[in-house]
Amino acid sequence: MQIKNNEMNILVEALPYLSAFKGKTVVVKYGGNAMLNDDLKNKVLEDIVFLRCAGMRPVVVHGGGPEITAMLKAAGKKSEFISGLRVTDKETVEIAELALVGKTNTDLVRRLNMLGGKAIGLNGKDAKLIEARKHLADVYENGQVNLVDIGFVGTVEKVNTDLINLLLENDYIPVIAPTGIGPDGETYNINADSVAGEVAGALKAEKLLMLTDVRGIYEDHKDESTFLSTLTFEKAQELIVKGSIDGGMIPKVKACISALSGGAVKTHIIDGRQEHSILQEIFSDEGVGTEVVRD
Ligand SMILES: Nc1ncnc2c1ncn2[C@@H]1O[C@H](COP(=O)(O)OP(=O)(O)O)[C@@H](O)[C@H]1O
Ligand SMILES: CC(=O)N[C@@H](CCC(=O)OP(=O)(O)O)C(=O)O
Repeated sequence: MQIKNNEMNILVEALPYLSAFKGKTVVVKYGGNAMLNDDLKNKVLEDIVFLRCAGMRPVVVHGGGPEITAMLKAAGKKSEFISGLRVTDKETVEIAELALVGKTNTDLVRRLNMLGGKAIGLNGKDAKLIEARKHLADVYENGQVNLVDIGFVGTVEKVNTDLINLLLENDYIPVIAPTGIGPDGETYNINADSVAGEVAGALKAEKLLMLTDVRGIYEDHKDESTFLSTLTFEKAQELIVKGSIDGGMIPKVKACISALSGGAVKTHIIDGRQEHSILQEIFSDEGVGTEVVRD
């Protein structure tokens, strides 16, 4: 392959961004519906390998909700969600771990390595990477909030960043499955968006990029003309209470808020269905998607 003369400009135009982002940590949350198509999957992973080759420090946190649902179905189990979180009994947490760690994580690692990256798979139990405790779901009823036990679902207590930093310093791409280890060694199933937010905050990442299956946040998500290129904490809270941001978008917005509160510099919700959206976000002044910013 040869880069044509008229394409050289693109490389030169990227120069200021390459130099600004060299050595910077970029956490990419990849999952859900943006991960279902194989061709698109490779495009997303190419972008991640590109970042590493350009001297950035990408870290991948992945989901795999649809994969867990499919494996549960094959085992004759129904999936039930409360406040966007999977109700996770003992058998479900075992199947979720098989899907996330055994299937999705190894598949992403294999693909990244075939594309020239040095990817290494991790989950919350590796060197106690993600210490977790039981999470109780918030359920709103008649204006009151009730806390509901949904089984082996965890909240991140602590991210042990030493292992991640050790790998980044040695040019590896850490690929993290969203499981956690409890104080008694129990396994927790954790929402991947929350893990990404906590990891980005703990690493003080330059950017958290949350890939999803829409352009970004809409003030009214039935009306594309209400797309928001920036969203403050205050506005996010208002839209969540009003119900304009709902379902799977809530943990994404909350992850951005927790990342910024933890020390991450910038957070963006971008369209994972659009080819090379990661590169477009990093290598342009305008960016793509919705940036979540402090008030
Ligand atoms: N205000 C909003 N703006 C955009 N999307 C929203 C909004 N509120 C809810 N959504 C929904 O959130 C979905 C993304 O969440 P989810 O399906 O869990 O993501 P993923 O599968 O990418 O992890 C979108 O497809 C959209 O239907
Ligand atoms: C507690 C909880 O709900 N955990 C999620 C973990 C996977 C996930 O978050 O995957 P996506 O990013 O693909 O949605 C689940 O069981 O589906």
